[in-house]
Amino acid sequence: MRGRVIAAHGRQYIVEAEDGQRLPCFPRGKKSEVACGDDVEITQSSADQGVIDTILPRRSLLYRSNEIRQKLIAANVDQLVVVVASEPAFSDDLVTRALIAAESEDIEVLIVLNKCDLTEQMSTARRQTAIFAALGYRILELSALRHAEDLRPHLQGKTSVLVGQSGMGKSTLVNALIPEARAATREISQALDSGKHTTTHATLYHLDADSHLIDSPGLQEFGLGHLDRNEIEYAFREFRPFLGNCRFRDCRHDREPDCALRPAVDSGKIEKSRFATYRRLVGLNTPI
Ligand SMILES: Nc1nc2c(ncn2[C@@H]2O[C@H](COP(=O)(O)OP(=O)(O)OP(=O)(O)O)[C@@H](O)[C@H]2O)c(=O)[nH]1
Ligand SMILES: [Zn+2]
Repeated sequence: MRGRVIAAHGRQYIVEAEDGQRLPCFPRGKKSEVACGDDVEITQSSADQGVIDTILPRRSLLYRSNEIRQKLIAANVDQLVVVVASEPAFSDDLVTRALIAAESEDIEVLIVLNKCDLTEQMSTARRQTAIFAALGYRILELSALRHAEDLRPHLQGKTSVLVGQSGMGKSTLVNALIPEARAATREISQALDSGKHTTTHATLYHLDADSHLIDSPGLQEFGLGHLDRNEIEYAFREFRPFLGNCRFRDCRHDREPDCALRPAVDSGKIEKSRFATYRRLVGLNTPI
């Protein structure tokens, strides 16, 4: 049978078959490399359980990693929606990391600045999002409490994955756009027998026949250990015009002579906070 993974929690998955039937499934073998959003072939092993035999080719895979292991966030997504808010303060570093992960998989990006009803806190948040807007990333300001619907047209015809730090309003947004989300999450938790807090797994919701939204667990860290230095450099879109112009081909843009990137940082063409994230990502731990 063919189906799509609509919920992932550890090594347990729920697969929705083409006829709409949903079945809890385990992957064959020990290593679990299945992600929410994957198209899979399954074999039904009992009335209420199946085995995932094959993962069909993916058009994209979003993941994060540290030195020890990698966590698959979602597969076959077209768009990454990063939710930030006017309050509590959000981390530019985390946003940049999520954008780097998306760039490296050619996934479109939309940044949602939520809680725009908290007008007093908006100016600081806007200063932060302006950096990303200047790089060409789309920013959508909204209030999940008052007009979450503003997001819907941006999700049309795509599979999107929502990520965000805790407290940014991701759940509020999902619950407003998908009224049955709470019930679905409960049902999935029961089926997966997780008994844990309901947002620890990634879940795919259908908005319409060709628009889908994957809600992923809160992001407190976003390691990119799976990317090498060249991939990381390239994923910083504003670095691209300068790459290849340093004296040394393997320039790390640290203290090498005739580096093409450093003057761009010094003159403000490259934002310092972005360059700082780049340095952390490639393991340069000294101050700029
Ligand atoms: N003023 C205002 N508050 C909001 C808005 N959206 C969400 N909140 C509040 O922000 C708090 C956090 O919202 P959640 O939706 O639980 O945040 P979350 O990002 O899902 O956080 P986790 O569940 O920790 O991952 C709640 O108290 C919400 O009511 C908004 O548009 N305006
Ligand atoms: Zn350089």
